[in-house]
Amino acid sequence: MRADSASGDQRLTDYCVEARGLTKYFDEFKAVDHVDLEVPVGSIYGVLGPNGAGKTTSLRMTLGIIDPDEGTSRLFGSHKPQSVRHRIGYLPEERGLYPGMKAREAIAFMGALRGLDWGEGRRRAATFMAELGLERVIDEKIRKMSKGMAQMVQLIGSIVHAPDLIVLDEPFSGLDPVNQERLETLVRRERDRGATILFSTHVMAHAERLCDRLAIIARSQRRFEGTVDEARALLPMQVRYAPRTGADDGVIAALLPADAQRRGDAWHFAIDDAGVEPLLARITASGHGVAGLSIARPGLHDAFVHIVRQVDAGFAADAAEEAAAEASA
Ligand SMILES: Nc1ncnc2c1ncn2[C@@H]1O[C@H](COP(=O)(O)OP(=O)(O)OP(=O)(O)O)[C@@H](O)[C@H]1O
Repeated sequence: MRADSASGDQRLTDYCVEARGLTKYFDEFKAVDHVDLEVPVGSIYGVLGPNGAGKTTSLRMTLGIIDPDEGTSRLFGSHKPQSVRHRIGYLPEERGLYPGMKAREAIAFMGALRGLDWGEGRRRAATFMAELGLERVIDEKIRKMSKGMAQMVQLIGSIVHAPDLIVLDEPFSGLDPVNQERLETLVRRERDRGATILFSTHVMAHAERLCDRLAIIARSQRRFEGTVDEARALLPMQVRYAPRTGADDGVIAALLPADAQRRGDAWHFAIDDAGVEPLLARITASGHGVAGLSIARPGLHDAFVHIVRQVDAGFAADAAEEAAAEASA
């Protein structure tokens, strides 16, 4: 539990971020529709969603950068984001640093904007850059850096004042795999220091490895909230079966569930309610044997695609119904 000491709005909370019913219109378009975000203190929390789902707009409303048309947001228990500004580090979707500054100065400058002493900012810049293996570019001007490198510098600048809440909008996009891994390490290290991290992404692999909890937003609404395992449990276990004999496809297909698909030398299908034992009995009796067999829970990628497709299918059905109603009117 922690209290918000920075505002008059004192309240104990287990959540660093508590946003309820956030709604935003851009003209007639409802970009965010009653989205809740509750981020537990000390957690790594992912906001996932396809392009245009409403992630950035939700994060901006959460931080008080734009006002919601409906809904409320509390940070550290406070309704006044400005009063807790120094406790927050934010990497916006739009990247940008002064091109004439060197990395060290750019980081110290961003820290100074959040109240960090200039000399301390320079010292911390050197420590962060060295820890991330980026020390060779610390005195390089931003304009001479690659986009990905400048993004790493901006990221360090946004957390150099050791904020309690770190909000990163699509932090992995534009980074090469080595820098992506550095960023994952940095996120874990900041969490271990005691910070809470909220980030948006559509790269499932990072979310799967990092997140304690996540929300999936699709078509302006929150469609899922829970842990990675809870998201994965939305889908049945998947079987990969490779027969030992080169039997005719039709013969093998007859042994397997109707939706089994052959890819390469193996068949892929979901386990139904009866479990895998009846299937193994059928395969054994058929004499086709087992050259390969694995049973695994689908990953977050599959769960994400499943949720988003369901939402899209619902929209397509509604649109078809409306079109039919109009045609018959
Ligand atoms: N200032 C704006 N004016 C008009 N429409 C906007 C504005 N900002 C966002 N939108 C629209 O609102 C919707 C949600 O945008 P948002 O940037 O929040 O999505 P996102 O999930 O972050 O997408 P992406 O992953 O592509 O960055 C989109 O359809 C977008 O075009």
